[in-house]
Amino acid sequence: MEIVIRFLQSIAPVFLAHGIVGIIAFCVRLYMQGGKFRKQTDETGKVAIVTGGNTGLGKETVMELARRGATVYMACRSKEKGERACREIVKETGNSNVFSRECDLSSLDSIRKFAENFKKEQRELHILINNAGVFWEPHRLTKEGFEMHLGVNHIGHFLLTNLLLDVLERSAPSRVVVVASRAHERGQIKVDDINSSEFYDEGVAYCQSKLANILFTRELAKRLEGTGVTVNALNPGIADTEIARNMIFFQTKFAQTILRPLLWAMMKTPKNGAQTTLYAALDPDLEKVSGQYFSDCALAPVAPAALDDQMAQWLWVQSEKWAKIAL
Ligand SMILES: NC(=O)C1=CN([C@@H]2O[C@H](COP(=O)(O)OP(=O)(O)OC[C@H]3O[C@@H](n4cnc5c(N)ncnc54)[C@H](OP(=O)(O)O)[C@@H]3O)[C@@H](O)[C@H]2O)C=CC1
Ligand SMILES: CC1=C(/C=C/C(C)=C/C=C/C(C)=C/C=O)C(C)(C)CCC1
Repeated sequence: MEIVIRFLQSIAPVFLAHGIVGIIAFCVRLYMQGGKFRKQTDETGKVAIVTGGNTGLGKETVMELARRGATVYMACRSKEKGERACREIVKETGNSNVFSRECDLSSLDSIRKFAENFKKEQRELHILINNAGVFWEPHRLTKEGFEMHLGVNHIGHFLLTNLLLDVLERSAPSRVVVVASRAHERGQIKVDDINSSEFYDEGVAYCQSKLANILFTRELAKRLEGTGVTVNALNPGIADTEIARNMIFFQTKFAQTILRPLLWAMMKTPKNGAQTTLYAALDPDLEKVSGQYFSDCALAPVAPAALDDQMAQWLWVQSEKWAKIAL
């Protein structure tokens, strides 16, 4: 008996230390989960599109829209991945009005085809969520030769949104939601080397594309004044999704077995990462709010570069040319 007591006494401090670390990690994680969109809304009769809806933040967004009764189109680059996620969402929510359609944002033709087919299927669109995104891509070009971050995160969504504006206006009040990032704060629009062909850095290219997301949001909001269509951008916070898949370091054993558990407490779950998107898309108090930026389900300031109206206009005019939008 004495031996048992001595043994327990010797391991007690280890357990205590682990317990304390565990409790601290748990509290940090709870704190890091950020703002939640708690309002109950009924979205029956509403039609939504979510780009990149097959995984990560997009999938959680589709799941919640479906739970609330909306008809949701997932615009996915992979037919197989899209259909698999769609079946899972239909099964989990019991909402059979969730559809997956092919849309590769790195191909202008694919985007045009998606928009054309969508318009054949639906007359209305109340919520467009520009969520899909690439991060830390090696230097690769889209089908039309744009640097991948700029091409997918900005130009692809620019074309998609413009092609759907007539339906959005017809369905007003309606909303466009742009999933941007705090990374925009480090962004710069390289007017003389927009495709980073002279100098390439994965992080710089991503930050440029996220700044473009916010400039696009603010310019579009101006252009849509009085139409009943609003457009807002947001920062989802750091969430544990597939976003870092291209980082070679992320795939190492060290990152997965040591860093990942260590940083676990600092990251949002995908479900919590989707809360600000849902807030921007659904909160009834935001019906007339446009051209803004949210973080943790609240208004947030943008970096000075994102307030440059001249740059926003320049980017818009160039994007029309890049996306081959007939004026
Ligand atoms: N997670 C985070 O910490 C943060 C995320 N964000 C932003 O949130 C958004 C969602 O990212 P997250 O869910 O984390 O990342 P994931 O990598 O988990 O999901 C990204 C989605 O975008 C899709 N996608 C990528 N390229 C294309 C393309 N060419 N055409 C169509 N769809 C495409 C992916 O499709 P597929 O599965 O086929 O590759 C996937 O569905 C992004 O815009 C990202 O920049 C911003 C800040 C932080
Ligand atoms: C690299 C890496 C991780 C993930 C990092 C992520 C998810 C970064 C996303 C950043 C984004 C997208 C910022 C701005 O938009 C883990 C999982 C902690 C494990 C250790 C290595």
